[in-house]
Amino acid sequence: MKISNVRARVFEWKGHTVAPQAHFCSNAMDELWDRGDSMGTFRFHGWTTVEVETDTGIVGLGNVALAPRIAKAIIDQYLAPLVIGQDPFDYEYLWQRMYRSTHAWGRKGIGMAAISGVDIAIWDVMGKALGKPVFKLLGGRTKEKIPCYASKLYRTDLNEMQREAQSYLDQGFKAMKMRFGYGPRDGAQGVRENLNSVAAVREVIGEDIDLMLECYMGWNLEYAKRILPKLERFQPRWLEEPVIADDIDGYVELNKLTSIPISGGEHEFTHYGFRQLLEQRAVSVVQYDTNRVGGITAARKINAIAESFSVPVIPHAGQMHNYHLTMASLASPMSEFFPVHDVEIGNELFYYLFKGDPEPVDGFLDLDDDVPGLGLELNEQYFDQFNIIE
Ligand SMILES: O=C(O)[C@H](O)[C@H](O)[C@@H](O)CO
Ligand SMILES: [Mg+2]
Repeated sequence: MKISNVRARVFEWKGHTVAPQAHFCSNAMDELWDRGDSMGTFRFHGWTTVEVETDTGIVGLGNVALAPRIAKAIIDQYLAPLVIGQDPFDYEYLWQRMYRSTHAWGRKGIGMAAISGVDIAIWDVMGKALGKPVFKLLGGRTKEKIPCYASKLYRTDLNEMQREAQSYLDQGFKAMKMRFGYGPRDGAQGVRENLNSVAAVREVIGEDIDLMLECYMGWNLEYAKRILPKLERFQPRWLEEPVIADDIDGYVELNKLTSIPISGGEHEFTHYGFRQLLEQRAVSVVQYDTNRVGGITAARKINAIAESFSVPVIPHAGQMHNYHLTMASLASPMSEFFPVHDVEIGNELFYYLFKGDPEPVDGFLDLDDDVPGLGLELNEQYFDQFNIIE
């Protein structure tokens, strides 16, 4: 079997989107004076699909959610020529070929995200060729079902957040993640707003539901050191991305500061990046996204490293390319799940682009032992809601 073609397409959403709101989600842009729609650059309203075709008629499906048009250009110009004509089962060699040939500019960021999309498609090819789900190629079923947490609760009116939290309880979720809306530029009043929002959600869900707190790189070390002790009383399961991804020393200091585990990794790349985070005890939860970090080939190596450090892996986003790794690793106790399909931040686009993603039941997801590959197809039903770039 040889790879005969690689087809990268960009899907840009032109359907309804939820209008941005101020203080919706703290983020890395908040430190800058031009407040505006600070989350604007962190909306995923476009996606790149990657179809790896073989000379035996198999088509593997991968995806990239960052900088879609750039990802497509990288795949078309640099990565496709490296894998066409090759045996997809030589996936380690092909990963190294893509990684090393683009090493000058592609070892992190959009270069590695593009490699991830091709790699995910190659694993889909292998599963389909063998008639096995990808997780059976990675270690098999380590869980009867995958526990998942509802991940939304962006900062809105506190009553609205309480209604939303209650709706996740009603759906059977045993864990949920909320977002902060304030950071260093909002002073003591912003600290109070942040504390009030956590208190409001805790009031609804009680003490027996896991609550995770998302900062999305929107704070800095000084602010985080001030507010973390005030958050301990809410006993969050973790506090996520308090500082920018390059402030690894900041992560290390915060991860030791209080009883609150610090999580991160959705903006880190390759097993080399995670070795650094783990050796420095920078994070207590690893949260790579397989469509960014280096695909399944890199993610499985990170799972092994994390397991040796006894640090759990709970990938960013959920979605099928992550679920297979979570199912196949004892180091991965649960998945993230985006419970709402209205296109807001854009994480939800996955549901319009692909079909096959499992729906949670009572806070659990399951994968099918008998569906080969990733179990995803393109959802042509919504193609008219996208501007498609071939
Ligand atoms: O952890 C997450 O789900 C990500 O940080 C979100 O995708 C991001 O949009 C901020 O909520
Ligand atoms: Mg996050």
